[in-house]
Amino acid sequence: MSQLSQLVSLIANATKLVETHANATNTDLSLDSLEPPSDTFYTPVVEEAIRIIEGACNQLCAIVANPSHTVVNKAFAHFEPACIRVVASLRIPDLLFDKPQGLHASDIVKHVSSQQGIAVDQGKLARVMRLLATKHCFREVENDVFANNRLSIQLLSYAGLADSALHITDELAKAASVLTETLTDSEMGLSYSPNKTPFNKSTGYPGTIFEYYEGLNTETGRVQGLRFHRSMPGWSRAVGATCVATRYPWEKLPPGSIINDVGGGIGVIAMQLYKVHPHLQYVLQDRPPVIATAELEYWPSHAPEAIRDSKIQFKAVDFFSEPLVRGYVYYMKGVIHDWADEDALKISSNVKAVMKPTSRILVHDYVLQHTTRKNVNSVLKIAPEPLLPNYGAGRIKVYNLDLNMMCVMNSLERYQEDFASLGEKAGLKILQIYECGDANLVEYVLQAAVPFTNGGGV
Ligand SMILES: C[S@@+](CC[C@H](N)C(=O)[O-])C[C@H]1O[C@@H](n2cnc3c(N)ncnc32)[C@H](O)[C@@H]1O
Repeated sequence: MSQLSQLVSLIANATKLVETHANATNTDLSLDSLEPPSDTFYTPVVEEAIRIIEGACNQLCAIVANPSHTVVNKAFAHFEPACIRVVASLRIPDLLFDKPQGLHASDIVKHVSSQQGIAVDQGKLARVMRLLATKHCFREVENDVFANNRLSIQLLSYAGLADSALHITDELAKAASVLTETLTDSEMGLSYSPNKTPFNKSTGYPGTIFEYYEGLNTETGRVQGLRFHRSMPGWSRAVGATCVATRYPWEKLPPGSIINDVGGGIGVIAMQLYKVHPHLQYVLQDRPPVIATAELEYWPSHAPEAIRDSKIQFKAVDFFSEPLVRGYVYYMKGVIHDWADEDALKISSNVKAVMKPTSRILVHDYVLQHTTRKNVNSVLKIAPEPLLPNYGAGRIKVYNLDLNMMCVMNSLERYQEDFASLGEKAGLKILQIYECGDANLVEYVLQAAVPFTNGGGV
């Protein structure tokens, strides 16, 4: 079979699987559907099929299309995020929320003007929305009349993804736009310091992005920081992180075991875990201003009973230098990938310092896969041939995140061998790696630890 036919056959088989699952679960997969599938629709088998479809469709197009056409389209890719930022900033999906028949661009700009006091040109806005409609986000019902669809409703402000989209298309995109200048900068290019990054070059801010988000120096930083923390629930859903509540055997942990969500932000995942596994005790540790927001705003409004029943303890910490609250599981989502090796090792060693022989560290990050089939040393599934072994476009988010970490913190996503070597330096060994959507849970124990049992919780 030619490579083209092999790709078509992979697409056909994987699509059949998704279609059968959609029929069995009464799920509407049409582009016009305003009912997003429930999180439970995306089982590991369905996730794998979707990875194959996305990877194979992209590879097929790269093979058949005129290469100069494909490269020009790739070089123009910045317009999609620019347009997403326009519609999310102007809250257009919210304006279209109760208008399934759509709104003419002239009416959209009138609403923007009356509700937000911003004058926007109707013709320019229609062109922005048409680019997005052409990429299947919004539906153009008639010329210049736009309605929400399956993708654009993700950008509703209350759906939580609008904040993530703005965070990505604003400060992150601006940082990415000076990647070349930073890589070739004589001082910054060779540095792995968290404050010598494209983010620092684009903003002129001298500290790390986390210090910037505390807003002590700039009001913009404070506003963007609030948006970043607000974006976490939507972001966690988008990357399938919420499946952590079911993909790790939390139910086997002894009642009262302490789960310390280290660098847990306002506690989005800790809250999710608490709701599914109330037999456990939770601790949230982060920088002081973040813990204050969690303790005084987020938890009282979203899970007041957890505070009333003393199920959650809030404790500010600097995870580089201060002792952590002792726990059975130290859960770190999106923390280790924020830091280059030297700092990641300091955090891991600081956690290790309070671990007991029965404790675990769960690093919830993204395990990268190589694009070659040589010397593959990973427990992760390898994509079927002729796909790239890392699924190509099917797992592109992970490689986008790797570059994102480079741009904002001079840090990185890691391969399995990197996680192993980081653990070894800290006196830890990998016990298991779990899949959790696009992300992975790397479970570490002390090098001399006992196997996983039901006893010994803290
Ligand atoms: C990418 S966020 C992840 C938040 C959370 N785990 C989640 O996934 O929703 C990284 C977190 O590390 C926290 N952090 C950064 N430096 C820290 C430090 N020195 N001590 C404690 N927390 C820190 C940040 O405030 C931020 O909440």
